Amino acid sequence: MKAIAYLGPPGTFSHEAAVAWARRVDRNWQAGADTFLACLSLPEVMAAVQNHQAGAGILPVENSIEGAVNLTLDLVLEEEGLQVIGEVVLPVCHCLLGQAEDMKAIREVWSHPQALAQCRHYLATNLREAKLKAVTSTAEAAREARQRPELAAIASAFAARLYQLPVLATNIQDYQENKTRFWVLGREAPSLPGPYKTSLVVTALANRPGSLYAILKDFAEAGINLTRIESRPTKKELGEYLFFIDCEGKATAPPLKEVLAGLKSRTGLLKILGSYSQDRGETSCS
Ligand SMILES: O=C(O)C(=O)C[C@]1(C(=O)O)C=C[C@@H](O)C=C1
Repeated sequence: MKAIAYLGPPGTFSHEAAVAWARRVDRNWQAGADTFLACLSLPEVMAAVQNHQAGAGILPVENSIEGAVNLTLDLVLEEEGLQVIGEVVLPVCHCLLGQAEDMKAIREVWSHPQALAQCRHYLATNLREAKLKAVTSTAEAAREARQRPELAAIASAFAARLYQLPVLATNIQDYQENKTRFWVLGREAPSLPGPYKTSLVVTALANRPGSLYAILKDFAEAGINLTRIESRPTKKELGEYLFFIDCEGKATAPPLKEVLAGLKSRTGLLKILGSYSQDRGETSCS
């Protein structure tokens, strides 16, 4: 298997998603020295796949508490050669990791901005005095907490084991069933069992009444279930939007195939990001 690129260092939730993806593609998968490629940022994850350093890249796309990961949407929109070839839905069970003797000794809490946001209520209630610092990933925060006892990290139990850090509290996310959905970017989707999903981006032809409705109506009339719709600004003009749509079905198979063919004349932009096997995300934090 070619390397899977993810937001590093080792021990991030993205790393866990990469492991889950490797297992899904190959049931007998065993980790090798070069199975994974830890990257410093999401653009670097994309670049690693673009320049063939990695065969697939893991990008967080949405979280059940915080919603869309805009950077991923923007990166995937601009991408020409790669497709969304899979998805991984991961339970995100946050822990407070650190070497402090008690909570009062914690001066700073470091984590990825998404993780800090997912634990906002816990932090306001239990660590009101601590300074919060956003860093590039949860595992980066854990690595730092290993060096500095006055600092705690919000990261996973996996990171606690990897960096040999005491777990001061578990499941500190504000909503227990916290999940993040990741897209897997690559060149060709592996043959995995259905049901399938398709991700696409559309713009309406004109900013007038009913133009978005005209697009959505085709899906409804063909009995196609939309699993998500998200708007992003076009960045060209205030009030102009792109719509990221996820729906059930494969772009190359009816009824979605016909709907997409019909949409060509009714949309400004129509970009198919990929069709891939659905992950039902059945595991949870509890
Ligand atoms: O920092 C990590 O552990 C990541 O993998 C990044 C990330 C994210 O970007 O949303 C992934 C899952 C969680 O939602 C928190 C952080």
